[in-house]
Amino acid sequence: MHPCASPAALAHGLAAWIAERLRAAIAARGHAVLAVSGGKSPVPLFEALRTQALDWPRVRITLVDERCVPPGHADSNTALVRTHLLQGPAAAATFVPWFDALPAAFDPADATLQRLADGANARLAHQPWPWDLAVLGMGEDGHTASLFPGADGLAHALHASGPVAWTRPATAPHARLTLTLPALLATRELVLPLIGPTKLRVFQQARLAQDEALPVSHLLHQHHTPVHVWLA
Ligand SMILES: O=C1O[C@H](COP(=O)(O)O)[C@@H](O)[C@H](O)[C@H]1O
Repeated sequence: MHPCASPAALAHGLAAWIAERLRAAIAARGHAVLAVSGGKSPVPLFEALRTQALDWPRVRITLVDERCVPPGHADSNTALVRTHLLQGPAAAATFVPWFDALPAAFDPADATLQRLADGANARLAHQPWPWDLAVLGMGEDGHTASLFPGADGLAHALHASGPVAWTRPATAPHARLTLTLPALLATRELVLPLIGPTKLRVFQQARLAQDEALPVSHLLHQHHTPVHVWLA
C-alpha cells in the first residue's frame, strides 16, 4: 500500500515508481512491457510518466482494456494513450493498440466482438511475455480492466486462456475488450491507483472477500501476483 497526500502526489510518485520498474526490466531483459488502463484517472499519471528519463525505444506499451469505438473516438483508450502518454520522449515507445479500426457497420453482437478479440489476441501473441507491469483502474462499481459486474462475457473473461476477451457491460457505455483475469495475473506486477473516498470504500469492501459483484476482488484475493495499491 502506498498512501499519498494528494492526487498530484500520487501521479508523480507513481510515475517515478513505474519508471524505476521499467528501467529494472530493461536492465534485466533488454526491454519492458507496460499495459495501461483508460478512463479519466490515468491522465495526470500519463502526463507525469511521459517525462521520465527512460530508454523509451525499449519500452512497449499496450492496453489493459479497450472500448469498442473507433480509435479516434473520445472514449477510446487508444486515443487517450496517444494524446496523454505517447508524447515528448515517450513518443519513442512502441505502442500496440488492440485494433486499428472497427469493422464497417459495427454491431456489438457476440460473434463480432469475438472476431475483434481474436484480432487483439493475434497481435498480442507477438509481444514478449510475461509483461512487466499492468496499471489498472477501478470504477466505483468495483470493475477493473473491463471486468464489469454482471456484464455479458464476464464469466468467460474470468477464466479464458487467451489474453483478451470481450465483455458487454450493462452499466457502462460501449462493448469492451479486456485483459482476462488469467492474463492480468500472468503480469509480473499489478498496480492499482485509487483516488477519492468512494473508490477507497469500494476497495475496502472488495478486500473483505472475493465477490462476483466486485470483480476487482479477484485481484485482491490471490497469492500469485503482487498488487501495489496507490491511494490518495
Ligand atoms: O471504463 C473504464 O473505467 C475504469 C475506471 O475509469 P475512471 O474514469 O474511473 O478512472 C478504467 O480503469 C478502465 O480502463 C476503463 O475502460
